[in-house]
Amino acid sequence: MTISTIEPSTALSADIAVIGGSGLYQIQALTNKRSVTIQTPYGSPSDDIVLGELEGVTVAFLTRHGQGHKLTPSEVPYRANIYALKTLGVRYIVSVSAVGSLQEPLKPLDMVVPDQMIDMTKQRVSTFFGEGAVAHISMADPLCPALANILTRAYDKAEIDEGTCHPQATYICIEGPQFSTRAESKWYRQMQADVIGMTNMPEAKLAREASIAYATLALVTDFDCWHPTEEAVSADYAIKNLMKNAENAQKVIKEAVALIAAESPDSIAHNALAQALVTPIEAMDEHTKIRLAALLT
Ligand SMILES: CSC[C@H]1O[C@H](OP(=O)(O)O)[C@H](O)[C@@H]1O
Ligand SMILES: Nc1ncnc2[nH]cnc12
Repeated sequence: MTISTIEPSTALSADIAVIGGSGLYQIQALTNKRSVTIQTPYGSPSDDIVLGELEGVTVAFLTRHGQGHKLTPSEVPYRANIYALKTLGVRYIVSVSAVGSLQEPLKPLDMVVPDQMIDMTKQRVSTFFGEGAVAHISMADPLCPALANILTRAYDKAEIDEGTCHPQATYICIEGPQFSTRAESKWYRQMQADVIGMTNMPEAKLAREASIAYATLALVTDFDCWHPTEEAVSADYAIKNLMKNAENAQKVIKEAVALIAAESPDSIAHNALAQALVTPIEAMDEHTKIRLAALLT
């Protein structure tokens, strides 16, 4: 771990992390920032992790696509990202993501806190396990209900005057980087998906394997391409709407961090691995134990 100090450094651990997606490359209100370079057994994370204080609470911030948005959704090193956050002691991850809406009532500039996910990704490694250690984690409730509840309450506290917040929605994750065809978009609607994105899987699976509570604040940017009258999504269109909402998202994050710190909620994720590990630790070889060390402690 290398630490490059931006301002005088204090804590080098954090209970709470924010993963910033498209359009959220920093948290403006973060003070006393210090940047940490972490290597993991799964390679380097998307970027250095910035630790700082938000309303007096230490927060770890990681840009999912790296500074300059250089990593496609398929290229994001999901395992390294989650592992690196785990080594910092993170117990809660707030994921911020741009999404397309697959349902009329979910409009651009609304926010959504999903409670379900469908994984349609095709070429991502979605587990820390294998090669000498087996775990079958429960993904019945892929997003932490306690953390999702905090995000919804944080939205209310942030008193945002445009758009609305929709708790409970199904997020479908496609491989990308291309947006969907109209036929796919209509099919996802038939599957009862509500919002569509390209990144929250396998991120949510890996967070669960790492026993970290994970929930998503999804920012609706477009109507994908199923809508009879709205124009089909383009990156340009999605990012323009995202920029309009980035400031509001930061207000919600600030309230959420304060609530998490005050309540420190128990999560179904926190003991997830204990119930899922099939291979006894004593049966693992030394290399496997070292590779998984941060997850097994
Ligand atoms: C620029 S729109 C498409 C892009 O935005 C979303 O990324 P993220 O979840 O990191 O905000 C979506 O999944 C695509 O990667
Ligand atoms: N329509 C869409 N499809 C996939 N990812 C998205 N991110 C934002 N809008 C999206």
